[in-house]
This record gives sequence, structure tokens and C-alpha cells, in this order.
Amino acid sequence: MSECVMEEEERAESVVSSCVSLKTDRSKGHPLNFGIRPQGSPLNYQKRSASIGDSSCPKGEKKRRTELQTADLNNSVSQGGELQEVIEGHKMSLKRRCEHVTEGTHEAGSGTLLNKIYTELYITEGQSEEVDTQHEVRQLERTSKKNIQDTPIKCQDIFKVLSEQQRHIRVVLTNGVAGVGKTFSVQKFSLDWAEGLENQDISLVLPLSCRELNLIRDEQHSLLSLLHVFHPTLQKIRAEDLTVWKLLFIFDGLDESRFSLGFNKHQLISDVTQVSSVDVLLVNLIQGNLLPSALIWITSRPAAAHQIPPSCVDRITEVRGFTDSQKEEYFRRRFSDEDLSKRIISHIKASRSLHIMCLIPVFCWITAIVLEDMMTRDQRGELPKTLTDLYSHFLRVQIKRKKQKYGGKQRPEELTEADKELLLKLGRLAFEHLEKGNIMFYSEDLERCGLDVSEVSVYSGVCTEIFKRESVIFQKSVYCFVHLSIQEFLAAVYMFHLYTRKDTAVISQFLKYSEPIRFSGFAGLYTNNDPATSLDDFLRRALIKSLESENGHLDLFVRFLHGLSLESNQRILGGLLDQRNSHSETIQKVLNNLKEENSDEFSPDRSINIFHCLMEMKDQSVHQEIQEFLKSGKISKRELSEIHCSALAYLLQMSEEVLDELNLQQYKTSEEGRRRLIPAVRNCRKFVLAGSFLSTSHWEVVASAMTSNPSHLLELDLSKKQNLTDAKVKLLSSAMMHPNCRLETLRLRDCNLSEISCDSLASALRSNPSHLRELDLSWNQLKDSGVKLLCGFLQDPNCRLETLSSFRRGGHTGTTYS
Ligand SMILES: Nc1ncnc2c1ncn2[C@@H]1O[C@H](COP(=O)(O)OP(=O)(O)OP(=O)(O)O)[C@@H](O)[C@H]1O
Repeated sequence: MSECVMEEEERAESVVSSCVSLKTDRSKGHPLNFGIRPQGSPLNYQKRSASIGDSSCPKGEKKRRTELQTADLNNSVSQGGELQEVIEGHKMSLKRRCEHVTEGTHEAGSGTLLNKIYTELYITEGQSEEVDTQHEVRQLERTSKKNIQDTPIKCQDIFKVLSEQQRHIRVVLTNGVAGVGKTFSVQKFSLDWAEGLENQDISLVLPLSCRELNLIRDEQHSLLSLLHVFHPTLQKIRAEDLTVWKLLFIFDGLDESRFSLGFNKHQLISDVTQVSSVDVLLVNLIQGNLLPSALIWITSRPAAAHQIPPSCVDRITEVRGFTDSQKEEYFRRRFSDEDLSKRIISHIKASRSLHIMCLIPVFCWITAIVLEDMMTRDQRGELPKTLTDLYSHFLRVQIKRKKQKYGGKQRPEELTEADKELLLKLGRLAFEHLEKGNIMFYSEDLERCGLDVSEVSVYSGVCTEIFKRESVIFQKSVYCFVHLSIQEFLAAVYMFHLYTRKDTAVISQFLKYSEPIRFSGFAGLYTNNDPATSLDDFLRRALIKSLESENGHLDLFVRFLHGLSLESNQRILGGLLDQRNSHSETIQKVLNNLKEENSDEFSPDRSINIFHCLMEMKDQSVHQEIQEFLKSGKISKRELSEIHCSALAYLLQMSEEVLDELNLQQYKTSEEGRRRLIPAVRNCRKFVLAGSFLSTSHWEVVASAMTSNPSHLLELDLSKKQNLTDAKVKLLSSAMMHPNCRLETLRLRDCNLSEISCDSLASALRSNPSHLRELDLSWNQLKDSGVKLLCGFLQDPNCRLETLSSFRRGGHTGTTYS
């Protein structure tokens, strides 16, 4: 081991408690540049600060101790009080920035105290699978079940070495869906540091939001000048200071960055005064070419996290939102009126979908705003139970707040023509950018939709101006909806409005199918450009459009669209939508369409959204029938329709209990119905799939069940699947290679396996050999070469296989290994 590596390990050891062992290969292959040791690196300080992480230390005492330690550090690294002053100045400035939160309803900087409302979040080390392929609201439904195998980690500990297997943690990547609390975590971490409470071994915490960095993406900067721009209090620091201090750079919201990180091909930079573009500086920092001892924390929504190569990351964490008790804690902290918080908590507990949604803090915030308003005024209406209900109320509360704040002659509940116009322009912005997948808008984007920037800032609860403070440095403001789901809601409001106004041009453009219509139910009914005439026709075509989306980016939009067709929801919106189309016969037609929809061509995950649309329309019949079906225990007796199967798949997937066996043949339903049940494979131990034909999207769901964290699937029986092509075996084999896969039994009897398939299986078995106990390959016409490939695996010392059955059609005997 080279000397410099040892030095790095010593440093790593020194910042955490003494029980840490250095023996690990976790950071193997990480391109850390250990060769450059910062001059006068404060090793001594770090050793002395080892007890900082001691959570048993009372807060006051901890603060006093850490203040002494920080002072000690700063004296040792700076050659005078001047730099100490710089640090103190930076701490004060950061504290000012972070101590208040802006939650959309306040002017920047004038909001609530962070420490008053901050509620501990559930953060885990590692991350759940397939987070990047599904719409975020669907992900949250899936992640709402807490996994037993998850390792929780506290926000303030993310750079600490917590187990014997870990070594120095330099780069941390924190994933999390929109609104889950990543920025709040960054803010809390920074505030605790600035107040001298946590992580005092770090000399400077330097948050840099990617939104802000976007604004200089076309400029050239050195790392030093970048810091001067974003942290003006650091004007006095020099290049040498950066190399001796322990710095933490926080890049918040990688998903919002509009620059691309080229890790493979970029200019090498190791000097903090060398000028380049922001993306190149970032890549060099992450790779450790620039300031190799600096800590880096990157936060991102899951879809963008892949930009950072795994080899550069020492720890991945995932913000999972609030656990059930944290949800309650949130509402208790938020309201000083104990009775009100109790009533809100019990309402949320009584509504399953609201309760699930509140896993994400931003939904807690929306729910808190709506329920507080409804419960504290004299109101007779029903409390919201569906998402459309909730979001309609949210919009109404925002309108009311605006009226109270800025005055106006009419009653706060009433919408003026100007209000309507403004909301619809916002809706247009939301819709046009939702289609393109955009969540951030510049003034030009607003102007294109006829929005006056000053109007938008008045609606601060709906569309937040994010760049207030920085406007001194930058001329450009950036806007976004406070949460993607609000953008989706307003987009649906806009689209529904266009429908009621018969604005066929935009509607037809939106509904245009990407391919000729292939559905049996639709054949001959429409041509691509036919305008939607009736409400049921319009909603049906919007649904198909959403089913066609690969990542489900229109799922929530289409759910809202269905919800908005109900008069009860339109009424909440106070005249924003025309109510003339919602006759009960039309509504019944829409419901029937949803129940009879043929969606066999799409992923079964997408089909579940049809059931959600039904729920948004407050049709509980399918849900109730499935609950009765489950209670009856007679699963093979009752005939199930396709929509029943989607509802069942959803309930089984979300169930707290893991199903022992999912055998598709046991259900009395059509072939499509069986395929719609497949998402339930994610929550069962044994999956039996005989007969049914599955397309790639179905196999992908099975593979995702094998790789999810944790994976419950222990036994997979695919016997008699003659159409198990090489490509599908390859998909399954790749899933078997995944470290999360725990499959113990795999039955592939009579599957017509080719040599290529045997090869894929053999490589999977070799790369992840420790789980599989039983492999049944009987009644396949395996060639000798295929058998040889598989037998190679039997010699692997890690092979745990106990039974390998390989009868051939000719009747050779199988072999049992123990
Ligand atoms: N720990 C928390 N305690 C209390 N409220 C929270 C917490 N975390 C988040 N929130 C609420 O959720 C909102 C969204 O949080 P935040 O901006 O941190 O999410 P995010 O993960 O950064 O989202 P995005 O990816 O959309 O930027 C906050 O404005 C706040 O209302």
C-alpha cells in the first residue's frame, strides 16, 4: 500500500468514532487522486475532532466543543485571524440563507424558520431499483412500503464512515423523487454546520444549486472565481486556502442542470485558478483531479443521477420521504393547534391514497394547506379524498390567499375573468412543457404563453419565483411549479378547458397518435386527425395517449383529466371550467370505457393507471369488488374482468404482506387479465407462469421484481414456455446477475432452450452464484455444448446448487447435486 493511501485512510479514520476499521474495498477503483496531499493538511485537527460524531453528546455541549474545535482548525490552517473572519462571515451568510424556508407562499427569505418545521426524513444508504423508468408518483406508491433490509442514515452523517466495510467517503450521491426533501436536507445540513452544530471538521460548506449554475453555463470560470460569484463573502479567499481547507461542495438538483457532464472526454484540470466551463470544473471536482481532498455532495432526481458514473461515487443515499410516524410529526410541528393537527392526521389516515401520498413531504405541505383551510372555516363540503379533489382545493386556497393579500372587490372565493385568464395561461405553460418533459422555465417561456412575469410572482403559491436573491448577480429569473404534480394538474385544467371550448386545433394535435390505431376496440372508428367530439371519446383518446408513453409522464395528467370531468371537482374551481358536458349518462359512458379498455399492447404497469382514473372519478365499485374477492379467499371461483385484474395487481403490489404464490393460471380471467396481474410479481415469493404469452414489457416487470430492493421473489416457474426466446432468457439472466436477486429455484422445464440461452444462464449463474439451489431444465433439447456451459458453473466453489434436473426429451436421467 502506498504511503499516500495510508494517509488518506488515516484521515478517514480520524473524522469518525474510534471503532472504525479501515479494512474495506468499497472504494476500489475510485479515481481518487491520493498523490496530492494538501499542504499542511489538518490531520491533527481531524484526529481531535473524532468525537464530534458522538450522538450521545448533549446539543449545547456539542456546540461549545465543536466551536472550540473549529476555532482550533481555523487557527492552524490560516496564518492569521483574517481567514478565520472569512469563515465566520461565510457561516453567518449561510445561516441567513438557510434559516428561513420559502414554501411557495412567502416572499423569498421571509418564510418560516427551517428549524420550526423541519421534520426528520427517512434516508437510506443504497437505492431502490428501477427508479428512473417510472413516473415519480408511481414510484412513490411502490416505495411507500418500508423495506426491512434498508439501512437508514441520518442526513448529518452522510460523509461519516459508519461500518467496518467502508473507507473514506468523498463523493456522495443522494437520489430522491421530486419534492421528497433533497433541497431541505441540503439546507438543514448547511444550517447545522453554519450554526456550529454538526460536521465541524469541515472548514467550508459550499452549496451551489444547479439551477444557479445553469445561468453561467456559457461562461468560462475558474473554480475560485466561481466561488467568488456564488459566495461573495468568500471574495478574500485565495487559491492556496482552497487546497489546505477541508471543503464540501454541494451540487443540489443535478436534474435541473442544463449542461451535460462528459466524464469520458474532458479537459483535465487540477488548478483552482484554471479557467474552463462549469461542466468541466464539475467533472474534475467529482473525479478528484481538482481539489482531491474536497468532499462532494450531489443531489438529483433519479432520472438524472446516471450522469455520474458509479465508479466516482463512494456512497449513494436515497431520500425516501416520511415514514408513517414522521408524517404525523410533520403535521404536529406545522400546527400549533393540537386539535387541528389531530383531525388532519386522522383524516389522512382514513384516506389510503392521501396517506400514501404524504410519504412525500411536498404532498404533506399541499395537504396541510388544504385541510387547514377547510377545517378552520365554516364549511359543510366533504373533505378531499381523491387527488383531483385535493389539487382543486389547493388551487382555490391559493386564489383566496392572493385575494386576501392583494385585495380585490369580489369575494375571495370568486374568480374574476382576469384570474381565469391568468390560471389558464399558467395551464398552457404547464401543458406545453409537460409534453416536452420540461420543469424549469425562463421569462421567455412565460412570455410565449402570454404571461406577464409580475403577474406570476403574485401567484407565488402556484408558481414560485426562485431566483429572487440572485437577481442582484444575475439578471435572469427561473420559474417552476412548486411540484411536478401541480404542473400536471394545471396542464389537465388547461386541456379540459380547451375541450369544453371545443378548441379542436390544440386537442387534435395532442391526441394525434404516434402510430396508426391498432386497437381492436378502435379499428375503423377514428382517423389520426379526427377531432374528439364527445367527452367519453376525448378522455378515451387522452388515456390511450398516456398509455403509449414509455415512462408514464402523462399518467398523473390523465388521472386529473378524468377527475376534472366530475361536476363536483369543477365546482371547487369556481367557474374556471365550463360544466355543461358532465351529464350523468356521459360520465357513465366514461366509466364503462375505463372498465372495458383494452390495453394489452402496453406495459401492465401502465394499465394500473386505468384503475387510478376510475378512482379519480370516485367510482369505488371495482375497488370494493376486489376487496370482497380477496376477503372471500375463493380466488379461482370468481370471474375477473381486465380492470379487476389491474385493481388486484395494484392492491397485491401495495399490500404490506408478501404473497406466498402468484399463479396466473389460478385466476378465472382472460389472457389479457392474466397479463394485467403481472405487476403483483413484485410482492410475491413464488411466481408460476405457465401458458400465457408475454411481451418484452411483461418480462421487464418480472425482471424488475428480481432486482428490486428488496426482492421477494425466491421461486420462478416458467415451465412449458415454448416461446421463451433467447432475448427473454437474456433479460432474465441479467436480472439474475443483479446483487439484489435472491432467486433460489428456477424452473425452465420444456422451454425449448437454445445453446445461446444456456450460455446466458451459465454466465448469470457464474456471476451471482450464491443463491440458486434448484435449477430445472428438464425436457429441453439441450445440446452437449449447452450442458457443458452449465456444468462449468458446477465447479465454481461458490456454487450452491443442490438440484439440477436436465432430462432430455429422449429420457436421460437427471442429476442431483448436493
Ligand atoms: N424535512 C422536511 N421537513 C418539513 N418539510 C419538508 C421537509 N422536506 C421537504 N419538505 C417540504 O417539501 C417541499 C419540497 O421539498 P424539497 O424542495 O426539499 O424537495 P426536493 O427533493 O429538493 O424536490 P425537487 O426535486 O422538486 O427539487 C418543501 O418546500 C417543504 O414544504
